[in-house]
Amino acid sequence: MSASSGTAPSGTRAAGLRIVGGSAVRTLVLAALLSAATDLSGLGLLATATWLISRAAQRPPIVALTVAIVAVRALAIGKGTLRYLERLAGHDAALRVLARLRTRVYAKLSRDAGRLPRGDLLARLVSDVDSVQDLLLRCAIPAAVAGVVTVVTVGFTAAFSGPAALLLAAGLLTAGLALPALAFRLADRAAARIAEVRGRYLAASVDVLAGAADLAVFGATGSALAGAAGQATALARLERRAGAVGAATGAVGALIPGATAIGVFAVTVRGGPSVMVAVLSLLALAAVEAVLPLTGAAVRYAELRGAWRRIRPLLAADSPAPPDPAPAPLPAPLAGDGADRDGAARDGAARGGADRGGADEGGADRGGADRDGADVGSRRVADAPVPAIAARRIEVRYPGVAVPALSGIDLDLSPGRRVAVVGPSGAGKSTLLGVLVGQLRPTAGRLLVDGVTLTSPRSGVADSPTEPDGLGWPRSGGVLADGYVFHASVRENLTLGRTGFDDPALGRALTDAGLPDWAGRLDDLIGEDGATLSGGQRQRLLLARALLDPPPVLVLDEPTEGLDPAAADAVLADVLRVTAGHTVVMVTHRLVDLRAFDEIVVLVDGRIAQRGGHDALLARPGWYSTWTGIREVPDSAIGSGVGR
Ligand SMILES: Nc1ncnc2c1ncn2[C@@H]1O[C@H](COP(=O)(O)OP(=O)(O)OP(=O)(O)O)[C@@H](O)[C@H]1O
Repeated sequence: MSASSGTAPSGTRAAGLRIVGGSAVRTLVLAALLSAATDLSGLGLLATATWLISRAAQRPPIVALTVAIVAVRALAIGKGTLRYLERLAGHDAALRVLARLRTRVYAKLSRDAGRLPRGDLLARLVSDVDSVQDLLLRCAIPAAVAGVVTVVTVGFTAAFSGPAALLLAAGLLTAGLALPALAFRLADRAAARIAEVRGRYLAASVDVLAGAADLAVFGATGSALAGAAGQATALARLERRAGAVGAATGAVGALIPGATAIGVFAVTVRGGPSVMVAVLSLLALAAVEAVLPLTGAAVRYAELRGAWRRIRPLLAADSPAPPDPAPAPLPAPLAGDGADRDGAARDGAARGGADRGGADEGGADRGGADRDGADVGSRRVADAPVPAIAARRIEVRYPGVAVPALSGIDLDLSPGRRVAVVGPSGAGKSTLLGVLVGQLRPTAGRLLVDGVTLTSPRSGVADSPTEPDGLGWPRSGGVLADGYVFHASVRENLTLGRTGFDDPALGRALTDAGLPDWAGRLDDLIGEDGATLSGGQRQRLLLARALLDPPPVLVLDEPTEGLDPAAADAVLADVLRVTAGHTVVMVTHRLVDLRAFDEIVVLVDGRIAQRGGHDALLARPGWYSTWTGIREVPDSAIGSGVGR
């Protein structure tokens, strides 16, 4: 097939042969020979049977037909047997290649996994590698067979009639070369688009699934789903168009065998009726039909080229990392901490500094931005009245767990109140936040908003089974434990589809979260689930997302986790300043200086063990006074129940 042979660079071919391996190459060649022998048996059978019938009509002595009769039988049996052997050899070779290829691709991808979105990894490992099987069985073998069929049938026909051979050659070239080339051209552009859109669709789908909780909390589920659905629709449209191209070229191809056979009949019948007129005409029909699958193969090859291109860099042992499928280049790990910042600034400069210049102009501006941020924060509070929240006897039981994760929880969150929730690991802190943002439905108790029982974030809290319902209560939100970072730009990670934020607003949120350097890098791409970020940068980004438009009730689940103590204190101070006027509920393991909070709730084993202000709790013996001042509560504190 012209398309396939003409496009693979020699380096690729060499790499391809290396990965295929010697024994698989031999089996592949055997499969191609068997396939050619099968097709030639079929053609021989047709020619011999045609000759036999035509000759028998002339009533010759039976002995004149004996050889043909035996040949028909042998060819009929041989064709079936050869086809069976060809299938065995072809699939054996393809599966051997797949096994080697998948191992190699897996090894390479595991090294680069952090740089690629999971959907894309999946596409490379599964469908891209699978498509190499098609490349061998549906493209390479039919192309080789078509070459053999062309040479043998044209040579045979030429022995009886030169014009008929020319006509047959024309038919074979049209069906086996011109039409596949046309089909390839038509399909190629669509295939490139399909590969691109499919990659985006898979990445979007994985993001929607993995980031479901964060999307729900920020009310962005609808827009994220709509984005993924849009990609699915675009993909379906492109695939339909590609299917139509395949069908149209296939339909045109179906006319060529008949036209060739009629042409051969017309030129051979001039010399008078003879047995060979029928033989050559039917042979032409069958020979052209034998090369027709090349049109489908060309379309398939166009589809597979994208997959092949993506796998190609993984074939050579010393190949560089696979190219990034995303439109923008992956950034080097983004800066935000200490020494890394210089590198990041240089990186930003290399990318064109207009934006960055503005962001880098100095601390004075940033100070202004901070003040603006605080103003914006207070303005928002004035615009959106902060509700009073009350939790009454809240109980949460996880399905299949006998002991409740929370029980008898009473909490009053009057507007603007700041509550810190502390306690040993597994005490139920995240569960409580889940209830407050409407991620979890309590199994008992009531949640009241401005005195009205919030029957459910959606429809009913009390007495309904505890399960994540995926819908955030629209007036609360924040940083969840294990918040998800999307394989998207910094900007998209901040807005999550929310509109109406200009670059200065995004920059302010980043600055408030301790990432002032990122203000000029809003369009830099972040690896899936923050793969390119340090733990601290990831946490600050999640914080910036929450601070961009803080909801009236802001919940923060260990927002400074992963930051060094000094940075954690600075960020926490910024958070409290920016969210002045908002109700804040924060889970923290850092029991240092929680004086800024109106109330500290100590949870132990799902119950409130202690509550009160920092100084009051410190004065009393109990869990808080035992562990406060220790920057991270150690695991030994789990379930210690001190102070219960
Ligand atoms: N989806 C779940 N299914 C079953 N049990 C769960 C589930 N999530 C949490 N739990 C259990 O509920 C209890 C409270 O968990 P939770 O995550 O709220 O604790 P935590 O105080 O936030 O812990 P940590 O400080 O380690 O984050 C734990 O015993 C935990 O094992």
